[in-house]
Amino acid sequence: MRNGIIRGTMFDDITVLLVETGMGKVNGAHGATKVLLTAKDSPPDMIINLGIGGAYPQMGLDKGDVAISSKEVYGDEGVFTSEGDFLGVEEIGIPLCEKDGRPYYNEFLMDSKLTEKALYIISNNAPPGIKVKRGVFVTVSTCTGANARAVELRDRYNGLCENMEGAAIAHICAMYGIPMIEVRGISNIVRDRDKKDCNINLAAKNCQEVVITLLENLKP
Ligand SMILES: O=C(O)c1cccc(C(=O)CC[C@H]2O[C@@H](n3cnc4c(=O)[nH]cnc43)[C@H](O)[C@@H]2O)c1
Repeated sequence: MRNGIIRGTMFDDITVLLVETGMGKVNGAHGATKVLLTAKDSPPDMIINLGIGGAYPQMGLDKGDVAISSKEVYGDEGVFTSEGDFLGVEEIGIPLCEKDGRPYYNEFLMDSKLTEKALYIISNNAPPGIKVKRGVFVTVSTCTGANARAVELRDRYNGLCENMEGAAIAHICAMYGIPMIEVRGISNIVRDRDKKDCNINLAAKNCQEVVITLLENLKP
């Protein structure tokens, strides 16, 4: 390991830079930036963000299932008013970043062709019994530990699951024009907090397994 990055070759001919980012948006963005700095002479074909996440209730995912992002949303970047309304940064009128004249606010779309391919590969190779769904990922600073807030975020964004890094990594990818895929194993259902009701090992294991299959099958 050099500079917190493992460089390796998989399936004979794919060069992989593996970064363990740590938790949260700053660590996520720092991890993506480290990849870009390490690979500065030859930008990566893509960044794959993998990890665990909490599935919003009644979205069809259980612990151990796998979610693929169609879009990343910063779920709590904005203003909370005295009337109890949340206003995203577009309503404030200040983009989070701009690329080629295009402003980005709370949302970062994934490359649809790449995620379509990822969905196809992962769905067709996932271990038996594991459901695979694509949908909107919500990035939060505070893990949601209350039913009412889970339903609020799910309904505001049509969210499939939440995490704490994805939008920040998508933000860096958008700024540098790097395609991104995000895959997460579901460790918990987002609801009233119950620490015992979380299976991090299963979620991480399943996510790792499907991402290895993805790498193997993404080869040109
Ligand atoms: O203490 C708790 O109740 C609790 C509940 C869920 C997750 C945590 C974590 O500290 C894990 C944060 C870590 O994992 C991702 N993650 C997993 N589940 C969720 C979630 O429900 N909401 C947000 N993030 C989640 C996240 O990306 C972090 O890397 C603690």
